[in-house]
Amino acid sequence: QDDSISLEELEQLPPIPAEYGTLSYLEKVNWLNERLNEDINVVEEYRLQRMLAFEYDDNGEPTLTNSICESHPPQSFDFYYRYTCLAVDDLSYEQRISKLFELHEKLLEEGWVEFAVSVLAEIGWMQSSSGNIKQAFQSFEQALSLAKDQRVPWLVLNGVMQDTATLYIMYGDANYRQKGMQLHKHILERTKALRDDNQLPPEHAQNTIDLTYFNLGVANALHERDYEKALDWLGKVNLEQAVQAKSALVFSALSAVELGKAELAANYLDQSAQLEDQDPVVERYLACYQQLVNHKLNNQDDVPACHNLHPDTQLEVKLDVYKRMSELESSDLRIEGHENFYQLYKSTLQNQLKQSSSAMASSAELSRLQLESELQKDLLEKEELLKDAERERRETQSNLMYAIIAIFILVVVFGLLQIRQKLRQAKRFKALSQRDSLTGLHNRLYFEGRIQRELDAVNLANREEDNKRLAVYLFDIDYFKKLNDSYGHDIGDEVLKEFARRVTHALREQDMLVRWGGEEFLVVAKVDDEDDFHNIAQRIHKAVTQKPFILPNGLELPVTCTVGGVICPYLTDIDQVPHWRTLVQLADTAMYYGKSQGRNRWVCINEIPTKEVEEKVLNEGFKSLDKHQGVKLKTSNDQ
Ligand SMILES: Nc1nc2c(ncn2[C@@H]2O[C@H](COP(=O)(O)OP(=O)(O)OP(=O)(O)O)[C@@H](O)[C@H]2O)c(=O)[nH]1
Repeated sequence: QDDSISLEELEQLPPIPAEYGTLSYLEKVNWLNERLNEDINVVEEYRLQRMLAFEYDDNGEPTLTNSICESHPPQSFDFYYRYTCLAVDDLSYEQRISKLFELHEKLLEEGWVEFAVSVLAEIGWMQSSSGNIKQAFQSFEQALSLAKDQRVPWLVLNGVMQDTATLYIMYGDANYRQKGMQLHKHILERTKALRDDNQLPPEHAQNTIDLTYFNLGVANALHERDYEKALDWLGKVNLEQAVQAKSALVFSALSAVELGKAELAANYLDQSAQLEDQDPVVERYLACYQQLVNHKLNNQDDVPACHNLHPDTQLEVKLDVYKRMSELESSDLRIEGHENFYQLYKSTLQNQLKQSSSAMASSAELSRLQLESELQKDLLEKEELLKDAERERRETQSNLMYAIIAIFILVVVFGLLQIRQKLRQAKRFKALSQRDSLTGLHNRLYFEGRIQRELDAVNLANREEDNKRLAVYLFDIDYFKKLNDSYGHDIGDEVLKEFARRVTHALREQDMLVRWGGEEFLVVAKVDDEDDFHNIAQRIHKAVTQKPFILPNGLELPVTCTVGGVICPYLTDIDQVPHWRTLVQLADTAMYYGKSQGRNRWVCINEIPTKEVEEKVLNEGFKSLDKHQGVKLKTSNDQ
């Protein structure tokens, strides 16, 4: 301020014509501009410009107001103009507060108490809106005591009391909330009394009364959560006239739904939908509350309007909305509520805690808020943990499924391996079961599994006139019992082993040698002719008898054996191949015949003339046969 113009100079100017007061806004602006275009001095210019600024300001034109404030800055004594210019100036929060304080001091100095109180209340409101609760309490309490001491007019005191009460309720602890509500009730009584005394215009009184009912309703709905009382107070708001009509209906719906009165809540909600609030910030948070009510009433999934409240939304509303969201069932909304609450606490409220906490009301509330916020943080963490746990559970489930699949595959694979193993084992057992453990030769089981195939091959060969024949030999060690008895069973075993080795070497690879049982052995061999047949018998016999057995203990034993053989086919009248049992039996008969003839020899049946003779041989052997009745035998002794 250059203070180039004095108050006196201004006061000496001719008065503004009375009809100016009757003009409309545009007419006033025109009138002022016309005067400004005339040839006028700087004092008059200043007076007209500040009047124009007031008009612009009254009609919500902050940019136009500000441009006048800049071209014609207020003189220091010009408090209203200073106040108006401060309001539209593009200042930081701190700058504005400090300028308002400066103005407040100046007003007090000059004895403008009413105005000083209003400016202090304005400071308090700004401080509270930006979260500087402790300072806001200071400003309001100072304003309140100043207003009471100085007996400022009711209108000013009323404004300060309303704001102070609201602040107590918004940020105070239980005691302060009660104090705030008492203040509201006091305002109510005083306003009614002044109205009844005709000291207040009825319309103004009604506005104040509606505002107070509303404030009491909100105090109970949002802060005390006493929804019965909230419904009572909100129900008194004049819905026809009050500017808070829509808010009152929405908060009534909220209170009703919280009380479980669904029908009443739906009714309030319907009514509120018919109205619109002038303030876009309020309109937006009311939409959020409507959705919160709907969420409870109709299980409406989301509350979209609550996700992005207007940035200028009052702190108390933001806090309340976030708290309500954090109490919803949907975990996403709950987490969002917790997060927003925590962020709000971090960004605005936490600073307050760092300031000194004297006996100010805010300290009690702030510690409550801090506690609440810490609780919320805990909750938030718990929710996160829950979500993590849920995620983990889902992962574990799928892992479990994979594990089950893996185990299933393993079981199947293991099962298959087991089966393979068993098959292999079975094969091994089979192989083992077809071997004689003492000599390592195949046993009778092996023979029985193979012989039919051999016979079939001979059968086929005969049909194709290939002249392939099969010889079967049965032979055993002579006087083996004696050997056992003389040298012991172990020596007997060694003899058997050596016997098996020798016979094996005497035979061809394709011949089948089996231990038939005890000290009896059997050979099946394919032969070309009778000579071949006899040769094999000879080779077996010779392998055993040609030199004595030398046993591991150095014992030398002469061992002999008797071999009986039969060639197949042996019947001259039919080509049919007999059963293997018949062949073995015939070989046995031949061997028995060899034994009876003195042992240590081989006897081969080359031919049997008829079936009958075969029958006889099988039943009675060769002894009873008169010259063998046509049976052709060949023995080693014949050579
Ligand atoms: N050491 C031993 N002896 C066996 C085995 N199997 C059978 N023997 C014996 O072999 C002997 C066979 O005796 P016999 O059937 O009378 O025949 P042998 O004394 O050889 O008389 P011939 O055959 O008529 O010359 C019996 O004493 C059996 O105990 C075996 O695996 N080991």
